[in-house]
Amino acid sequence: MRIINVKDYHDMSEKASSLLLDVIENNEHPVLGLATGSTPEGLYEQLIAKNKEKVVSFQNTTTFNLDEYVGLDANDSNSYRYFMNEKLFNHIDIPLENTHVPNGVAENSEVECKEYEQAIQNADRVDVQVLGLGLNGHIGFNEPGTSFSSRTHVVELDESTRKANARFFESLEEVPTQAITMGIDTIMESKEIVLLVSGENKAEALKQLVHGEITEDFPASILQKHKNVTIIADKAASTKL
Ligand SMILES: O=P(O)(O)OC[C@H]1O[C@](O)(CO)[C@@H](O)[C@@H]1O
Repeated sequence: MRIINVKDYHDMSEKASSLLLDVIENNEHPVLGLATGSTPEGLYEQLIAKNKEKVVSFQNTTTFNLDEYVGLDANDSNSYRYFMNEKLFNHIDIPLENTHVPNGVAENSEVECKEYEQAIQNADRVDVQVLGLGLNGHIGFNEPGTSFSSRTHVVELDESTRKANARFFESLEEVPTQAITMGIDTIMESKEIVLLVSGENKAEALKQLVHGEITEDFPASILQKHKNVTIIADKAASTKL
C-alpha cells in the first residue's frame, strides 16, 4: 500500500488527476472505475480542465461506476448517473455509450447486477479504480458484513450511510434503502486502485483501513491485500496514521 500525503483537498484532487492521466496515456483503450460522493468531485474538475486544455482525450476511454441507488433514474438529481453526467461526462469528450452506471430502475435488479458484472468482465479489466471511503469502512456501497467474495449485487443501505448521504436529499425518508454496487471481489480485480481520503471526519476510518484487522466488518480493510493500491490522503484525514 502506497500512501501519498498531501496538504489539502485541492492537492489530493490534483495528484489523483495526474495518476489517472498516466493510466490514460499508457493505454490505448483505458478502462476507468469511477466513484461518486463529495470526495472525487475535485478530481473530476481537474479532468475536465485537462480535457479542455487538450492535455487528454477520453474518446477511447470506457468507464464503470461503482454503484447506483435502487429506484432512482438518470433524470433524478440524486441518482449517481445524473451526478456523473453533471460532474464529468457532459463536460468531456467521452462517448456517453462508453460510460456505465448500474441501472437503478431496471425491472429486475438481480438481472441488472449480473449484466453489469458481465459488462465489466467483457471489458477485460479495470485499469484503475477510484474509491472514496465511507465512515463505516464501506467501499462502493459494500456495507460492513459484505462478503469479501461478493460480485455486483443489491445491498440494503446502513442507517449510518443513509444519514451521511441525507445531506443531498430533502429528508432522510427520501434516501433510498437499497443500492446496486460492484462487489468487493469485483473491485479487488482492478489492476490498480486509487483511494481518496479528505477531511478530519475520515481520520478514524483511514487509520482502521491502514492499520486495522482485515475483516468483513470493515470492508475497506481488504485493500491491504491488493498489490497496487495508492491512498492519497490530505493532512486532516491523516492525523491518526
Ligand atoms: O466522498 P463521500 O461523500 O464522503 O462519500 C464516501 C463514500 O460514500 C459513498 O458516497 C456512498 O455512501 C461512496 O460513493 C463514497 O465513496
